[in-house]
Amino acid sequence: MSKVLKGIAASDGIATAEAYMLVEPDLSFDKKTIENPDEEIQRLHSAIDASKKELETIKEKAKENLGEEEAEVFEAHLTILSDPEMIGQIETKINDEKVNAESALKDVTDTFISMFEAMTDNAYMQERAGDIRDVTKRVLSHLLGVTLPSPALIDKEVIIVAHDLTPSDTAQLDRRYVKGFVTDIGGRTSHSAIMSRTLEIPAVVGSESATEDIHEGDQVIIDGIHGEAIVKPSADEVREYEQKAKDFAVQKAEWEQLKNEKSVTADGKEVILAANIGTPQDVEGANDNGAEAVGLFRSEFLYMDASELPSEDDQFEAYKEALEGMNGKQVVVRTMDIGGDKKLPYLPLPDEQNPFLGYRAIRLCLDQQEIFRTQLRALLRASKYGKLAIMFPMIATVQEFKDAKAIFEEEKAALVEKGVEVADDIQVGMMMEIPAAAMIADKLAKYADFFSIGTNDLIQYSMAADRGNERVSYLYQPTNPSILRLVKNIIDASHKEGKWTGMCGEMAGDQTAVPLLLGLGLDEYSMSATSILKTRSFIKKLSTEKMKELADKALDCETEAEVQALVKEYTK
Ligand SMILES: C=C(OP(=O)(O)O)C(=O)O
Ligand SMILES: [Mg+2]
Repeated sequence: MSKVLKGIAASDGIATAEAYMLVEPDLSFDKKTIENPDEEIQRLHSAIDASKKELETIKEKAKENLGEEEAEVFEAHLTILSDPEMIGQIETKINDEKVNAESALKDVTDTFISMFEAMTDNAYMQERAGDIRDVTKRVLSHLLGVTLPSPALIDKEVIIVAHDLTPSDTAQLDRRYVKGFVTDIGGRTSHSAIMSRTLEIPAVVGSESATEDIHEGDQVIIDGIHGEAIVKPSADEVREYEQKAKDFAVQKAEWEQLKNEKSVTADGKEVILAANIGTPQDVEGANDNGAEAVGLFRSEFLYMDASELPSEDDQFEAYKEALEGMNGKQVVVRTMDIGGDKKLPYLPLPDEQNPFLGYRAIRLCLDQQEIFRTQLRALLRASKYGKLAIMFPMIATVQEFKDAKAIFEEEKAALVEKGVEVADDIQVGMMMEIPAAAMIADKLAKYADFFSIGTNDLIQYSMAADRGNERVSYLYQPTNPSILRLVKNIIDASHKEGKWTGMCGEMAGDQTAVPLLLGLGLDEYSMSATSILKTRSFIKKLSTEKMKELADKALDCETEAEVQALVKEYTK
């Protein structure tokens, strides 16, 4: 009998393959007194040798599939396993204290980890602490006779099953083999879900029990359109989903026809459909999917993909590549939005109880200005290669915007003074993702050239409901009248000042929200590239006048359900 797991549809498409469990096995053990230390040391060395062999293979595979840089981390792990100092200490502990290898290994490595982690001003050492933790797990797995998952070794088509996927896990997945994924936790706007759309991998997140209900090697169908994972499907189900996959391919081919067309409503109103990207390589997907602009370049991915703060030159190259790749179409680069769930191993941040409400994004940039200034210089230098716009994330107050803009102007003036060519039409705008800012949009519109509404955060902060927590996902209501009112306030305020408003949160590509956004007068819709053509096809059928009527009524509704019913009625 098959089992159907329901979750959140995170990335369109249907895929069938065997399950690959990206789940950490149980590595717990008991501390034991042993009789024969030599035997125990022998066990330790066998486990270390097996770990080394495994790491060699993983390193080679990672090099082949993911590139030199991704493989470096495994080299670092091998170096740790050859460290005579650490191994010597483990042996001494076994000999002196007559404890089992597991316990000696863990005690010694824990000491090293605490020592390195205490060096809070040394990012390199902090990163080594993470490496030692990983290596310890590997050796322990061999001592305990269990298998650790190694995603870099995947060399056949699989569906990844995980409790959660961090952005860096997702970045390590090889698209040739990873056909889909399903996770226990996460929401449509968690970063793993966003990455799955960029990579065009069908995905279901927040299924709650995938790691319990699915076992290694089970056949799994991922229906990323409806948010379902079918475990051990029957022959009939396999056939049914093969047909659905075919239908989806036909539908996609139809949308493809619109690739080079403008985005125009049935009554002739033009809007911009743009793509969200994370790296310059994503520009190809944006163009392939008919993007008219890049509405959000999440520049922090450049930082997350590196092992140290990316230099001004490295960033310059990345921005230049994106600008050139878009051939004169606008590219809105958001200055780095580190913090919250986006961490950098080499930039230690304080431990906070509420990182999403903490030291992040523009707050960090205004505090650690050298990081911010470096990025701004790189952007300014790249500006002559295309049509650049810049926006600041997480602006809450007028003062923050003024401060950030002043730093931008200082860096611009300094470069011009030095004779560096800089475009003089760079628009400087801001993300609208904090309710406080949305409420004073009229004030901010006097300073910002444009707004881009970050609904992923705006909704979580307005509803006080974590965007990645499936337990409160019922509160995550993009089309709740409260959110629509904030959106209206922002759009109206910008238009009063002759400015424009875009939206780069996932709501911009949500088919139940688009009719409302059209009615509210949103100018630019920035979404995962794979949603663009579908949205263009949809917009062609809608009339702005009618959508205005819809929006007016929706603003006066009591509940999201009422709004949704109205949308259905108006888009029939
Ligand atoms: C686009 C947004 O930014 P991110 O998802 O990167 O937080 C948002 O908050 O809506
Ligand atoms: Mg955000």
